[in-house]
Amino acid sequence: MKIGVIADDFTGASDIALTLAEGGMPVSLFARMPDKPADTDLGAGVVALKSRTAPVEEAVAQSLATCDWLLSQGAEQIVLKVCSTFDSTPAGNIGPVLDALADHIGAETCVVCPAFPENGRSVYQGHLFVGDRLLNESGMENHPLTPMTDADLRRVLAAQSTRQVAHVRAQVVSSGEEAVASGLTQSAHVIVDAIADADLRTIGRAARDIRLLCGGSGIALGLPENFGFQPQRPAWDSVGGPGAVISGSCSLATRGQVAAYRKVAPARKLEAEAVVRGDVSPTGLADWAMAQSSPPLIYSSADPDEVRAAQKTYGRENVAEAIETVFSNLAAELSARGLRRLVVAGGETSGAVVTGLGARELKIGPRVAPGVPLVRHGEMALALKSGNFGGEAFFSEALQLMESDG
Ligand SMILES: Nc1ncnc2c1ncn2[C@@H]1O[C@H](COP(=O)(O)OP(=O)(O)O)[C@@H](O)[C@H]1O
Ligand SMILES: O=C(O)[C@@H](O)C(=O)COP(=O)(O)O
Repeated sequence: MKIGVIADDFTGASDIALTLAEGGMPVSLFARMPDKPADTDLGAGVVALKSRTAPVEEAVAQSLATCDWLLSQGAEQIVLKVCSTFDSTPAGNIGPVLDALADHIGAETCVVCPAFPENGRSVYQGHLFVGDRLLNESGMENHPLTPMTDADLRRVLAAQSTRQVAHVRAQVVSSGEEAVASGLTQSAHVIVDAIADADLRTIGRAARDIRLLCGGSGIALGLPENFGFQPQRPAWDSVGGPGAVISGSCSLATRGQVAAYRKVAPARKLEAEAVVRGDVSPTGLADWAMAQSSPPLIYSSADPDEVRAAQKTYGRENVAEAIETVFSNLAAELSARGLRRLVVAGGETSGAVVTGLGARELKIGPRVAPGVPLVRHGEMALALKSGNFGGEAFFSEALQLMESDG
């Protein structure tokens, strides 16, 4: 293995695994820390953690253990995959995890760039933009767990880190890889501007000898080439058979996808109240789903008022846990009944579903949308979608692509 990735959530892991696979690297996505050696022909190994909002000490411990395993498999470069909106709080977890990784592997310089231009995330003058809005005016300032109220990444990271934070400007990046490389000689976490994929490729080339990087999936765009890999479309063998869609994301994009899919397929909505009370049976839901003549949708996605009301009555954690448990058990029931195609919306929801399926190692297929690949778990095809990603017809597109030959 040449590149080892520690991803702080599940959909984020599949996002960067897609970038590396499209860069021509054989990639495996590990749903948990493997307890055995990886295939020797692997170019990159991506380990999905659930550390984005975990207590700091837990996030650091999990990340260091993962780093050790990746190094033991031969990884020459370690990437900490975080959200392209830099989701974190003043307590962490990006800064503390990055500091600990840098100390652990003796990395003086760490490149930090969450830009993902294809999905509208760019870094300019050290500030993170979502489309034409600064991060703190993009809606992320209202995120329930990691509200992002400052777009200046230098300040955000400095508040979380004990290391020096430096900056390489867009003007330097556009001068080319040698100019960038000369900015990467300081002992610091270095925020690097990037507004286009070409910038990320320049940064990737400049970071050839840097052992620790941190970013969204865009940070990996230029890395496979350093190891002699050439871009290619990931292979896919068609998967037909029964399908379903599970959606636990309440993001605006997902709610649009739910509304569009409801018009063309059978759908059942799970009310948070019924789930918390234990009135929803995964077995009954699985029986209903398998009896449909086209892939049905089962969702808890709701608008912010509905979510707030349920959280107020039952507590945020209780509602989330109850819904995730139902989806996890539902996935297991569907798999036992021979489901072959499954689309999941939401990062936490995807983590719960993959746990329910007992998946350990997933192979990466072609993209359904920027940041979302098809993935293969045994005989089953999956698409694990970050809440914010994908167009309105994403669910239908994913199910169709699964049946094609890639
Ligand atoms: N109707 C609802 N009310 C309250 N919480 C919900 C509801 N539906 C889903 N949730 C919870 O909201 C969270 C959504 O997070 P996630 O799946 O990561 O989506 P996203 O990728 O959009 O952040 C999950 O923990 C899920 O269980
Ligand atoms: O980098 C990104 O934006 C995604 O890969 C990601 O991490 C999204 O997280 P969720 O929206 O919580 O799925």
